[in-house]
Amino acid sequence: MTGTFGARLHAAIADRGPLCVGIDPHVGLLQDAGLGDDVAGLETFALGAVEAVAPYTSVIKPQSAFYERFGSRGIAVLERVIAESRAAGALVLLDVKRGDIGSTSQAYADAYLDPTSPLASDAITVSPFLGFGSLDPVFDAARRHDAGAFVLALTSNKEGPEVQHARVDDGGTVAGLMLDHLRRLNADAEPLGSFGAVVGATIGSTDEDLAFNGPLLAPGFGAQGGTVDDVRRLFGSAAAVLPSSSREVLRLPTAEAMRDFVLRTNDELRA
Ligand SMILES: O=C(O)c1cc(=O)[nH]c(=O)n1[C@@H]1O[C@H](COP(=O)(O)O)[C@@H](O)[C@H]1O
Repeated sequence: MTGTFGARLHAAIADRGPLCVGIDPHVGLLQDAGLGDDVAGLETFALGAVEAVAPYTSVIKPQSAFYERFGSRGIAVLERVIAESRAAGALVLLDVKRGDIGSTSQAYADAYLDPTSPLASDAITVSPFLGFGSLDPVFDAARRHDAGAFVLALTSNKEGPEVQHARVDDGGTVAGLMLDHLRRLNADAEPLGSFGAVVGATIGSTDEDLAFNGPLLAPGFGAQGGTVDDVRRLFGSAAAVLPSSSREVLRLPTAEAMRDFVLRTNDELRA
């Protein structure tokens, strides 16, 4: 696939459907699968899940922490998860939620978005708590390498509103300010911008304007309670929505069950 991340994502959703599958090898999932809480268990579980779902899924989202906890050998597994997901035709959104002063954001951009890096991915998740502009090196690298970034805006966890609903100078919210910045970044992109927002499928309702020309990642779909109806109700006006589910898929007992879940859920989301 060629073109900007937004264009590739647009094509992938049209081809395979919008469901994003998280490859998050929780210790409990390894245990339930009869595997050890060690690198061998991690590798068997994570690569098995990739093999089961990546050929049918538009976006695969490995959460880095589940690999980092095994040190360099866990990161080596993450490298294979990224490579094998892409080889199966999926886009990889590496969930690392990074954010720092600009000069360090540049190093994160080099680590995850430069195609010569061993962890190079199609897109990453970023946290704007140091100010939206501190992420400019990530956005610049994304433009240079046809990659993307998803900025946390209205997260799926119950603690998020303390920060995200706080009021800023113009009377809007922090989340609204992040969405405005993203609207500006994606303004002239066709058919879809490469800079997304994270808006949980669990937030119930929102007064924020979710209509912008970039993708929305909607985690919390499944295990955290978000449903197909929530996605329809919350995101009716959005350009492209990626409901994202990790545990609900990964706890299924067989590769066939995981694959069928992905195909069925994509049908429901498209209906
Ligand atoms: O950026 C994310 O992916 C994310 C943002 C958010 O607001 N909430 C959220 O749950 N996530 C991630 O989405 C995944 C949710 O996993 P499940 O609850 O098992 O589907 C985890 O990898 C979380 O770290």
